[in-house]
Amino acid sequence: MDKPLRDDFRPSRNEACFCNSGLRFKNCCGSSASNRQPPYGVVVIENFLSPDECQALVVLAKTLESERLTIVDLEHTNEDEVVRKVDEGRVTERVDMSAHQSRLDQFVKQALLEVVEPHVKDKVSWFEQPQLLKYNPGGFYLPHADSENFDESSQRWRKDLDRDISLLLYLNSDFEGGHISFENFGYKIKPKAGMLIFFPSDSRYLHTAEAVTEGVRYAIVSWSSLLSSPKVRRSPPPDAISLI
Ligand SMILES: O=C(O)CCC(=O)C(=O)O
Ligand SMILES: [Fe+2]
Repeated sequence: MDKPLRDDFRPSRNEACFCNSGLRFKNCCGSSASNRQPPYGVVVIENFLSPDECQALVVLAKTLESERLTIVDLEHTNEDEVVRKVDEGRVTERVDMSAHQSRLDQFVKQALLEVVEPHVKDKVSWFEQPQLLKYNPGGFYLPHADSENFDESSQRWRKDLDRDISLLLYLNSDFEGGHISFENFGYKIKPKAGMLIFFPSDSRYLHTAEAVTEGVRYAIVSWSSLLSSPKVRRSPPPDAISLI
């Protein structure tokens, strides 16, 4: 299967902004003004979830088990055994929502149908099973792209996963630190309870969940594949939820 490659996105401050506004990058998506808008492609919607909906999920999450997220350890995985390891770039727990998964699925589906599809003018083929993330004090996620990995040999980004849109629903505000930042645009925002954020999953939109310094930060995350985008894998992830 074709795995498209993308050049590293390094706009210079003086060049024409990639969003075709006609402005320079430094005065547009790369602005350093304190009252700037999110860069092109990043959509922030406050109060998408009501305070009651957020509160109910946080109260529930506090009664449930959570475990540190791990990744597949390719060095030690063989045909008989898949070995997982903690990811040094990510100190995040996942709340075990198994008995309540449909509540997360509903919220994400609603966001995709009501907001994301009209915005991107496309249909979502499927979305990956939403996860409820929990960042304790000290928790973070270093800069990463959700769909692409940097290929050292070609010095370009390779699309490895069929993710086009990354979506976050934030459930609480009572923590310190924990901004989400988009390094290529010098843009960061403090999540608030009820806030919906979505953006393209590719490496232009490299992002970081900055360390939480006080309190606990809760977020729902899911990734969607759009109908019009060519697929790089043979099939959707096994837990994906189809929308077509
Ligand atoms: O927690 C966040 O704000 C971002 C999480 C994230 O980027 C991810 O799970 O891929
Ligand atoms: Fe991410």
